[in-house]
Amino acid sequence: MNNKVTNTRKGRRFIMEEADLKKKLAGEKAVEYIKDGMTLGLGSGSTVYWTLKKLGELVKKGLDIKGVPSSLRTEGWAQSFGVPLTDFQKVRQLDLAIDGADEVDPHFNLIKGGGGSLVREKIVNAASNKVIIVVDESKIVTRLGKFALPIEVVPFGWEVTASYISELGCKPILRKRENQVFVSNNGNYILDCLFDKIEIASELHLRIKEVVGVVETGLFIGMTDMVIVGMSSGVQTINK
Ligand SMILES: O=C(CO)[C@H](O)[C@H](O)COP(=O)(O)O
Repeated sequence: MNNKVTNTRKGRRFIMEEADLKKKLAGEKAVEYIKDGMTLGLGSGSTVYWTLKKLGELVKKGLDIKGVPSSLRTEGWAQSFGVPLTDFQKVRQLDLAIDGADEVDPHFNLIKGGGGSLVREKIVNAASNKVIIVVDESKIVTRLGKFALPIEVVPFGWEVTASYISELGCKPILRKRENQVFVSNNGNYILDCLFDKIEIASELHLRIKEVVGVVETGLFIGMTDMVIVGMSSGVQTINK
């Protein structure tokens, strides 16, 4: 794979880095699993961006699908690419969700929430018959936990919530962007928690969920059916 290629976005030429190329490979590959008539879960992040873009091209050629977006950003991208949207007032069950991840372990357990959309992503993925995760190869790990685990908490008393979470073996950092506290699409805060070690992800998830003030954790356990990995050498599809 070339290290850098030029591409156009919004009419401007820009250099695409190798990491972006890998994301593009994985994101675009996922549309091969979309069939006419499907209701989709539309995940979040820069890898899913490529899925949405490709999906928009197929919709223009006549593919009949609808998608439930998992973030306001995804909603905006989908609209700009002409991907028809729906919501959980109209549908309860989704055929297929395509989403990104921050880490993927050998058991297909994930850390998600780097973009702060973990709650909506988890609701969307849980409502889907099948979940495909699209990542570049840097996201594949032997053990979860190098990436600080995002935990969404209600703003009221977040300091107390953080101190309970710290007792589980981490130092929670309140997420900020440009010196402002980051607020999720649900109006909540995110604590980024680097654990000394994540031994059993499912147990840690349950222990964190017991803490009052916690809305959801970025641990996605047993939800993924397929992982599509963009690599220097091409794209690899791994089935569970
Ligand atoms: O969980 C997410 C957002 O909450 C994203 O899916 C995750 O952060 C991966 O993003 P990217 O594809 O940009 O690396």
